[in-house]
Amino acid sequence: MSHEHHDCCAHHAHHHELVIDSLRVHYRDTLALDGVSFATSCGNRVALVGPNGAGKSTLLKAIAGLVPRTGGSIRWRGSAVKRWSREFAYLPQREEVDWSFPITVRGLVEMGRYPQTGMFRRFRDEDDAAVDAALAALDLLDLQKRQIRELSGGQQQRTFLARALAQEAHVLLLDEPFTGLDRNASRQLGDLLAKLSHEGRLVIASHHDLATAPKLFDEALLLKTRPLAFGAATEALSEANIDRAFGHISDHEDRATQQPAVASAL
Ligand SMILES: Nc1ncnc2c1ncn2[C@@H]1O[C@H](COP(=O)(O)OP(=O)(O)OP(=O)(O)O)[C@@H](O)[C@H]1O
Repeated sequence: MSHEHHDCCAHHAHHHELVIDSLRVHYRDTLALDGVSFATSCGNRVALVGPNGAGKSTLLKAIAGLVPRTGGSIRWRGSAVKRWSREFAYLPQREEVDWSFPITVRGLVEMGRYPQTGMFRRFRDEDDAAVDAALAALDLLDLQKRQIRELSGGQQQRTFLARALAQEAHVLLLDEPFTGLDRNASRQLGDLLAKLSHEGRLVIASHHDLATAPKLFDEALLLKTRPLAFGAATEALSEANIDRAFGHISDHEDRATQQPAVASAL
């Protein structure tokens, strides 16, 4: 199994590895996603952009196999994605995590090995080595004994990314990873996502800040229940497309003071 990790992407550069076709997701009577189709490959960073309730989190969870589809298909490297698999790591929004849960940084990163070891099997040397490598990659070795409630926001994000690395996930599904980070932590996370994608992982993240999206991501999917645009981030996030997603600003309001990114963050 582990050889796949090193194979990932390099030999498949000309194929789209993640192919989403006509995806539809309902929550009881709410249509959260409809007709979502796009395809992308490892080595890319894809931003999911759209107003509140557009379905960004739902799309991340659907790709991770955490919410059921009501239509369409998700294929990863030629096979249908039906339920959660080790190759996908989903990082929840920070407010969805119970940070008071008593677990150390190392303990959380070790959870990334459970799919391999089973919860009750002893860790082998290779599991410890994978955890050490993930902690080192995210500069968390000095913090490994710390409780997760004692971390800053940026350190919390890094701990979850380390868990994804320990899991040997190929696809990182991140729910608003930049929210709440200061400038330095944002820059550090931006560099890290660039590095992870250059190593051949596929990064897909919901992102609220329209100003930084083209710099932090290669591609963007503009979403409002249905896909409005998909492609290179600068093109998908053109002003005309943004207007379609976030709604036109009334003539009576001062355009210059209306920032869609700000409005959607409120
Ligand atoms: N567990 C749920 N049960 C019922 N409806 C839900 C559930 N989760 C999300 N929804 C609804 O599905 C739609 C899409 O929600 P989703 O959280 O995916 O949007 P989002 O783009 O991530 O929004 P935000 O920017 O506010 O985080 C919304 O109408 C939301 O109210």
